[in-house]
Parts: sequence; structure tokens; C-alpha cells
Amino acid sequence: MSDTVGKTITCKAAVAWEAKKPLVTETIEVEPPRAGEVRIKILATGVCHTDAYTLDGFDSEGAFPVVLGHEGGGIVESVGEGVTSVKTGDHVIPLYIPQCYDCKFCTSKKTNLCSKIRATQGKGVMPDGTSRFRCNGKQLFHFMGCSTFSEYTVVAEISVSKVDEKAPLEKVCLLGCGISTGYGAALNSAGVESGSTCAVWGLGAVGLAVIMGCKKAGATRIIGVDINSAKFKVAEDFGCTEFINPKDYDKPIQEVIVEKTDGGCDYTFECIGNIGTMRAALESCHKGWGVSTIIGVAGAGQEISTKPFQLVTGRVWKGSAFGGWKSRDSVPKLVDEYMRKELKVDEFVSFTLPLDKINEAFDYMHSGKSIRSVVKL
Ligand SMILES: NC(=O)C1=CN([C@@H]2O[C@H](COP(=O)(O)OP(=O)(O)OC[C@H]3O[C@@H](n4cnc5c(N)ncnc54)[C@H](OP(=O)(O)O)[C@@H]3O)[C@@H](O)[C@H]2O)C=CC1
Ligand SMILES: N[C@@H](CCC(=O)N[C@@H](CSC=O)C(=O)NCC(=O)O)C(=O)O
Ligand SMILES: [Zn+2]
Ligand SMILES: [Zn+2]
Repeated sequence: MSDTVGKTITCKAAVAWEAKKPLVTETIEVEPPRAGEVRIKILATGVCHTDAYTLDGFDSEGAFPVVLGHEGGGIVESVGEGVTSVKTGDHVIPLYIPQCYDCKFCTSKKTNLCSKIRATQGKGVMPDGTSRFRCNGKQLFHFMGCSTFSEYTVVAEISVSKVDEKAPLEKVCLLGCGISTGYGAALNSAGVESGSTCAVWGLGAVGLAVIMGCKKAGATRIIGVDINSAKFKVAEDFGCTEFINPKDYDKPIQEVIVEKTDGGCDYTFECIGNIGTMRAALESCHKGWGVSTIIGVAGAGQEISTKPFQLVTGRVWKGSAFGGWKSRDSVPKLVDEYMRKELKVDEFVSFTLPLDKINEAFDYMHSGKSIRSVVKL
């Protein structure tokens, strides 16, 4: 048994002390897991655009100071009372959408949005209303029930998926958010069909994973839409068949796409978080049946709009969280799919950095130089 069990662990973490300021690598204290909780030694974490969105102050639930990060992989260090589904030494991926198997969302086939601990998670605390993190005498908030920008974190048992221990955690950590989200949005939420015409706004990690899902579903045309033409080459490698840069046109991009696709796309996806591109994606759908799926997360207080006639005439506007995957059931299967070389993951990793260089990962994201950066702890 590890000599840390039952004790507070002192370790390194990247702390966001306030919005719009770089993270600071600090020594923090991480309390032992309480009943129904799991303490995890995090070995690697991706940096997702949602971490940047919250750090930049756009998240209405953003609370500071906080340990951000929600795309991690690690090894269980110890478990709290009553935990049965994982044990010390298990390789795990924390989940920002848990799966309790008990709430009305978990018992419904229609959604993956487990609600068991959503209220406390949104307030940045554990299900009992308290934090396990302290730094220099101050309490730090948790983030999305994961807080993976720390060498150790504590999460609810229902927020942990056990994965194949042969899988490289510095790669499969990305299945904790971006890749699973985009892939599942195409396959589960939208239900792309063979022969479809699709268009994807935003060719970051989520958008590329949508393209991968559309290709898997047998889509014949997959149009990538991004304001950075340098993204096309990599998008092509993921299955994108055409590229459109809205900057190359002097009319609304939805008009361009409707013309190029004989009336519009069967499926469109917004992977940016911009309410203008959300509208463009909806209005690029084919009359009668086109489905537009919002994945991007818009800033606090923003609202979407279109003419209601767009919906009256058969277009469907929907959204997707974590790709619609029932998390604890699905993440281990996605890891297995990767291990069988049927799902790309390595190709998403542009940079691997140590914890004290984590701010560079945010810089690479904002400058469009990375698909994903992975921080090794
Ligand atoms: N619903 C869910 O479950 C999830 C939602 N998200 C959200 O999905 C979105 C994408 O995340 P992620 O892939 O990590 O982000 P990235 O930053 O990696 O990718 C976003 C891409 O959009 C491009 N872009 C920015 N503005 C425009 C524009 N006006 N028109 C076309 N392209 C544009 C960016 O180009 P450039 O690089 O040149 O700026 C970049 O390629 C975010 O809003 C994130 O919060 C993420 C995970 C899960
Ligand atoms: N906190 C925000 C909402 C943020 C949001 O929509 N998050 C996505 C995941 S983004 C991952 O990178 C999500 O799945 N949401 C489901 C949920 O229950 O939060 C706000 O307050 O608007
Ligand atoms: Zn994310
Ligand atoms: Zn549930």
C-alpha cells in the first residue's frame, strides 16, 4: 500500500489565480479522497479550448482561484470509503460528464447528461460542497469535476473511467474530451449516414474529430470551414474532402455552401463557439432535413438567432455535449478502438510540454499552431 494513503499530498499544480492571467505553477495540498471519491496521480493532460474559455473569463460558471484541466489520464493513488469500481493502480481517465447509472438522465437512452453531481460540479466543489485543494492557505476551486492541471486530483467515483493499462496515457488522455466529443457528435448526436454531405466549422481538435466521425459514418463530401487556410492539409488527412475559407468570399458563407451543395448540407457542425458561425452552420443545411449540431461553447450571455422559417422548413438545430457518449461505458471502448488502430489519437498531438511550460500550450492554441498540446506531469 502506498504511504500517501489517507494523507494530504503536497504536489505541483498549475493554478489560475484570476481570469485573463497566465497560470502559475505552485505547490499545492491535495486532501485524501472522502467517501465515494478517488484520488488520481495525473500523468498527462490535454489543454482544450474550454480551459482557455474559462481562463479568459467567458464561463458564467468560472470561479477563481481554480485548478483547470479536464482532459487527463492517470493512475488511481487511493480511493475513499465505499468506492468499488476502481482501485489503487488502475489506469483511468477522469470524466467531466459522469455516469451514475441511477439518475433519470442515466436511465434514459436519450442523453448522456448525468445530473447526479452537476450542481456542485458547476460551483467548483466536490459533491459534499467542499474542495480538496489548498495553496498558500487559500482554498482552490475544482473545474468540471476533473482539475487535471495538477500532479494529483480528487474526483467523484462516478467521474472515473477505467481504461486499458497498456494504453499510453499521454495520448489517450485526449479521449477525455476533444476527440471523443467531435467523433461522437457525428456518430451519436447527429447520426451522420453513409453518402451524406457534411460541413464542419472550426478545424481544431474537435472539428477534426467530427471529420473523423463523418468519414467513419461513410459521408462522401466533408467540407471544412476555417479562417486559417493552413488547417486544410491536416484536415485532409482526417478525411476532409473540400475546404472553404470564408475570407475568400464577399457574401455570407451559407450562400456559398448552399450553392456548392445543390441546396445545402445534410449535416453541419459548429466547433468554434461563435454565435455567427452557429447561424451560418444552421443556414447551410438542406431544406427539409438538414441537421446542424452545435458543439462550440459560446461566451456567457450570448444568444443564437436565425429566422424561424429556417426551422419551419425542416432544418433541425441541436447540440452535443461530450459527443453524446455515456461516459463510463464508452471511454474504455474508445481507448480500445485506438489500441486496435481504428481511431486516430496520436495525430492530434502537436506539442508535448512539461507542467511549468503549460502557458505555452495556451499560446500555441491561440496562435493556431497546435491541434492539441499535451502536458506531462
Ligand atoms: N460541447 C462539448 O462537449 C465540447 C465543446 N468544446 C468547444 O468546442 C470548441 C472547439 O474546441 P477546440 O477544438 O478545442 O478548439 P480549437 O481552438 O482547437 O479550434 C477552434 C478552431 O476554430 C477556428 N476558428 C476560430 N474562429 C473561426 C471562425 N470565425 N470561422 C472559422 N473558423 C474559426 C480556429 O482557427 P485558429 O486556430 O486560426 O484560431 C481553430 O482552428 C470550443 O468552443 C470548445 O469550448 C470542446 C470540447 C467539448
Ligand atoms: N460552463 C458553461 C458551459 C460549458 C459547457 O457547455 N461545457 C460542455 C463541455 S465543454 C468541454 O470542453 C458541456 O458538455 N456541457 C455540459 C454541462 O452539463 O456542462 C456555462 O455555464 O455556460
Ligand atoms: Zn474540453
Ligand atoms: Zn446519472
